[in-house]
Amino acid sequence: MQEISWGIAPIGWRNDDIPEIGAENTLSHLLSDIVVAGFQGTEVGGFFPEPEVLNKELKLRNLKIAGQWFSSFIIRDGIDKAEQDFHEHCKYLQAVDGDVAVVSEQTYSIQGERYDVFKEKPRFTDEEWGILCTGLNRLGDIAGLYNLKLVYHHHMGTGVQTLCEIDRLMENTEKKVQLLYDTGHIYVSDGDCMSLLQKHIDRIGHVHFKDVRHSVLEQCRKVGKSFQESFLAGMFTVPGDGCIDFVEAYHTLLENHYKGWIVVEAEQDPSVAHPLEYALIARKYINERLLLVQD
Ligand SMILES: O=C1C[C@@H](O)[C@H](O)[C@@H](O)C1=O
Ligand SMILES: [Co+2]
Repeated sequence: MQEISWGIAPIGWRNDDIPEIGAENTLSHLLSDIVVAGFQGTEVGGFFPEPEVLNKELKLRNLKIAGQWFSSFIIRDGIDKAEQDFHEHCKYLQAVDGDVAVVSEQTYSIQGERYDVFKEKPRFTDEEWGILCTGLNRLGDIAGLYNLKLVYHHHMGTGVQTLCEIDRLMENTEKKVQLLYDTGHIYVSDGDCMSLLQKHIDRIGHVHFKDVRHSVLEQCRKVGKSFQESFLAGMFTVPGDGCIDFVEAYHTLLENHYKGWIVVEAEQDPSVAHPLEYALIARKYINERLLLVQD
């Protein structure tokens, strides 16, 4: 793998958490838009087909799969059940030649619920933290069997959201549990995305570049919107269109010899934010501000 591969997630076209939005966007449409926008790959969306069909569509466009989201319920269902489900997940990822298994613990998550995501996030007990970290170490071993990296996705509205919670997760898991650094989630949670990057740079195995519209964030916080209401209101956008300084984050990754994917990921309502238009905005920003490519 080259040092850094650039991808864009299907979430701007279709959203697994709200399947009705963007339902008209087919796999061919999405993949062809990704080629037009000049990205090298994507992540697996919930509507993606079986490996043989997907592999053919990817090959025709010279695209690659970076990884796929896995909702773990280690605390709710126990480690053995999570292991069984994770094996299936890894088999699929291996069959589509993916690199990372993106894990997010969804026990008590409110990311799909109508609660105020700014005030009502869950918190794990000490006992639950112990179960979660033990379970993640076990899933890390399983990922290794399939030649995959397990990367943990900190997420708004979950028990692993703030920098303090991420610190605890990193301290109590082994190196086989790496971290997915999502700029948008940590910015919305803590108002800063550099502290996490600097603190855990050695454990970062995957990156989501998600930008935030600060004024929309503040409005959503003020009225106590849920996670879904917030992104439908336009809280997230592509890099270069919001308030995050990706130059600083990108240089920190380079200075620390980060190798792997950087995936642009901006959930918006595709009927409001044209997915290809926003993919092109992201690519232009990456070329001009991060890669310093001249037209
Ligand atoms: O990586 C992600 C996957 C989505 O399912 C999630 O809700 C989104 O916010 C995200 O960052
Ligand atoms: Co993400």
